[in-house]
Amino acid sequence: MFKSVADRLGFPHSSTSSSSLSSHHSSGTSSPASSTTSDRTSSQPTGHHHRTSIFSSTPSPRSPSRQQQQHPSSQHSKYSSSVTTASQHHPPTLRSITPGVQGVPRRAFGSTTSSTTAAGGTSTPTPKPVLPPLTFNGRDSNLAFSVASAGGVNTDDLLSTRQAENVTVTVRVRPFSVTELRVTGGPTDVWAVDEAERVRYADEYTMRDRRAPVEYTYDHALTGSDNELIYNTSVKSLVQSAMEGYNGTVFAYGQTSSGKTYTMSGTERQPGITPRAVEDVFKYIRENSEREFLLRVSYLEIYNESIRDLLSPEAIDLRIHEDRRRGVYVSPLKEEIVTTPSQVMRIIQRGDCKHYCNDAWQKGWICELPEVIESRERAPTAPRSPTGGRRLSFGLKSPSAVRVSQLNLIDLAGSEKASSDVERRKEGAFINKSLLTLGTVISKLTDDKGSHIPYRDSKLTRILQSSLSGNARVSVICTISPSFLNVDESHNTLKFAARVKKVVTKAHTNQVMDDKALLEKYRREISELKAQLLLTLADSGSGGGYGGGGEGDGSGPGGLDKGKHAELSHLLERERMKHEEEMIEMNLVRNALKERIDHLTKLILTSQSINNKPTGNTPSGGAPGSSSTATSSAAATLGRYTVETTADGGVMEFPREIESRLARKDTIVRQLQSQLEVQQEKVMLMKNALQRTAKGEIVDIEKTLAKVEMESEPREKFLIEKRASIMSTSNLNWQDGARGDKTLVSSPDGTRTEDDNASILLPDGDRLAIEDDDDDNDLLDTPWNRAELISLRQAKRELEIVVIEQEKKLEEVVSFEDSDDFRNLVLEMEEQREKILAMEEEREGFKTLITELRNSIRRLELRPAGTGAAAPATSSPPTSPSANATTTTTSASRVKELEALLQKEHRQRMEEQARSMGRIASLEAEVTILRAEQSVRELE
Ligand SMILES: Nc1ncnc2c1ncn2[C@@H]1O[C@H](COP(=O)(O)OP(=O)(O)OP(=O)(O)O)[C@@H](O)[C@H]1O
Repeated sequence: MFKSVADRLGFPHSSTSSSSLSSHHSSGTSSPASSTTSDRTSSQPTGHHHRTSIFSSTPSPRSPSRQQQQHPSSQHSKYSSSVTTASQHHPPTLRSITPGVQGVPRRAFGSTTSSTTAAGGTSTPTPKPVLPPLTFNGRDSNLAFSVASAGGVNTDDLLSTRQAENVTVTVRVRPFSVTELRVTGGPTDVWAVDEAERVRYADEYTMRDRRAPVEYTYDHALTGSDNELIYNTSVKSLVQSAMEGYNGTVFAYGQTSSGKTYTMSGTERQPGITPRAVEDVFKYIRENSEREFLLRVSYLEIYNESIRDLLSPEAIDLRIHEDRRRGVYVSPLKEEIVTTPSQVMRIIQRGDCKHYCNDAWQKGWICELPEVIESRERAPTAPRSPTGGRRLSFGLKSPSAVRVSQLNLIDLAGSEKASSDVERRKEGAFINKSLLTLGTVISKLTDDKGSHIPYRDSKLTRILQSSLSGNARVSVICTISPSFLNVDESHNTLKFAARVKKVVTKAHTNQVMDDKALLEKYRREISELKAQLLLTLADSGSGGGYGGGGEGDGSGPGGLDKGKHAELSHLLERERMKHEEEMIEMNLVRNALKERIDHLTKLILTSQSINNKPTGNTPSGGAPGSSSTATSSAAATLGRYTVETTADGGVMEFPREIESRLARKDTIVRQLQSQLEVQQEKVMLMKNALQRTAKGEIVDIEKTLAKVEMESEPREKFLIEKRASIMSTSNLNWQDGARGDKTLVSSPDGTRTEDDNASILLPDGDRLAIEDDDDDNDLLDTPWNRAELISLRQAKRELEIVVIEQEKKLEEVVSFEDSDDFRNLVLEMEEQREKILAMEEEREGFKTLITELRNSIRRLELRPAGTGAAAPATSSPPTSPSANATTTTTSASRVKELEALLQKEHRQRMEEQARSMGRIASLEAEVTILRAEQSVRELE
């Protein structure tokens, strides 16, 4: 994360930018073929190529950092003047660590002989066994050339591949902080660093704490606060390679407060890697006149495994995509075309603001600043036309391929374990997930040849996939604290650094021939516009003879009578007016064409155009004729545009004003839609709950509603997805040509324009007028933006229709409650309820009757045959057994008959009752739903 770098840097005010790269850089800035050839011919098995190309005058390869620092060209860097002191130049002799002074590089134990490794151009001994370097993408470690499959054959179309090289690893031990000194009572160094780029436990510490000695060797091991030194040793050549077409990734890894941000962003007095890299990018363009460039910058953060676009307030939880051409990339991600270093710093500042607004207190983020660099060979100067003017040479030269590379500058989250509070623990889980996966991926890349590499297990590793899997030069800066308070975390960082050092990559240039390269797209558009401009010029030239001899005709020989003459003059006048109107129109068209050509041309950077910009970055100032007013208006124009990558890898350009207006509208519609969704969800929930109640279940509606409120997060996610799908596939029935009173007409250039009385057909047959309530029309005047704006408007309108429909439904519900139908329903329900009560009473009566009858039957059956004694109380005459039996049978059959009758009747009653209950339940449910909907609406 780049903490308020721009703030601290005062970037735009810098007066000079010459840094140590400048005087040595020509050897490394030729075409890819030549640069790679220089790699090859450097014949250094140690892989010194990139360093030698930049630091070619460095006398000793052993300690380039120090040499670099001593080089006169580094002395006049705009950053270094106020900071670099004599004490920062490391003497070649041994000295013990100077404790506790920030800003002073410290070196410790003895100088040892250095040996060479296969890794990344360093001259370091390798005390640990180095595994054979892995190769990726099926390539071996030889320098390879291949011809781009697309496009004409010229040297520019050759794809070059760098030699396989290890990730460059730099360990930086920062000075003691005040807190550390206070807590530990003084500066006791744990780590010693030497000129052979080794880091080990300081002798003092090993003796005192009885630690087993450890020792690691890296490409660079640095102490102190000199950010120029670390940039020059670890990153500068990678930035240059990025400009030459190779992807480059730099990331800072280490425990919280170990100095990652200090290293990446720096301070005003010690600008870090990011501002220095930005400065070098523009410097490279200035010094390379044979190529033209287009730069796009985006800024994203990963927080809790979710990717946010720091340049676009709306964009959260971005997706990662992959395709064969672009590799792995995040989309839709806002990219801004930049033409000066200060623009980039302003972008960082904007992103930082957003980042701090969101998560000022949080520590789990990872920030990435990807910069896309497109470049290609400049077309030869167009020949002069016979009249001396410059001939427009569009379409004459077959276009060369555009090289596309990406420079990623990444500030990782603290690598330590999460702390205790709940949010931090949750966050920590993600930090661990991203950083642990990074560790696993690195281990698998180096130890576990051929096994599955779990790039997809975290967002960080997925984003870094292209880089780690081979097609990039990678430089990792591992930062550690000098104090024993952090010794274990520092040791973990050192172990990580040792592992990552074994990763081998083999970057190659990536070339694009189609419109996916913005540079190509713009160049093509410029050619087309110039052709159109020529046509309009030709038209106006040939249109001059419309009535040139008109006056003469009217007063010609033979003479015309007065009436005829007046008529002719009138005709002539009309013709003249018509012609003038046409000329005005044509001028407007021409101006629009020129403005667009101008705009596109300014976006494409060349050494000349960049030197002409009085940004404070060029020592020489502007070229003759480049007025500051013109440049500031150009800057204003440039600032109006942003581009966005789409999921299919295409790029879209938006004027920023339109974009921000649409974003505002979008927010409103989104809020509306989200309210609506909440409401719909509540109603659905109420319906379900009531249906369940009607079935006899016990449902706590309040509780369920509360639950819905709690579960708003997935709903929001759903909304975002829904919105995105609507935005991407706006599928209203918009058609070319007339359709009722709503039309979208295709203009000859293929763009679509909106008819004056456009409207959308609503489902009920009404029409919703589409009028431009925000005066966007002044921004619509460029056909290039019209189509995008219209499709965004459609999406907005579609959402508005949804809102309108829902409102209507609710209104219907409310009016129904006031209607007679509703009251009748309630009355009917009451009647049914009373009926049920009556039937229940009746049923109870029948039940009692049946029970009594059953009892009397039983009594009769139990009475023993012929035993009058069974009924001593009765005074009736004794009856014969047969008579008794007959009586019993008769009454039993009577009872059975009665019983059957009752049962039948009971069944009928039950059926009737069930019907009534069902009806009541449904009526009750209906009423309650209506009431619920009403109350929900009132709540809102
Ligand atoms: N090499 C250095 N020289 C001088 N000061 C340093 C150096 N490294 C870090 N610091 C200081 O130490 C403090 C912590 O550093 P920094 O914020 O860069 O840590 P960090 O690793 O980025 O932490 P976090 O993970 O919290 O972002 C800052 O005040 C910074 O200025």
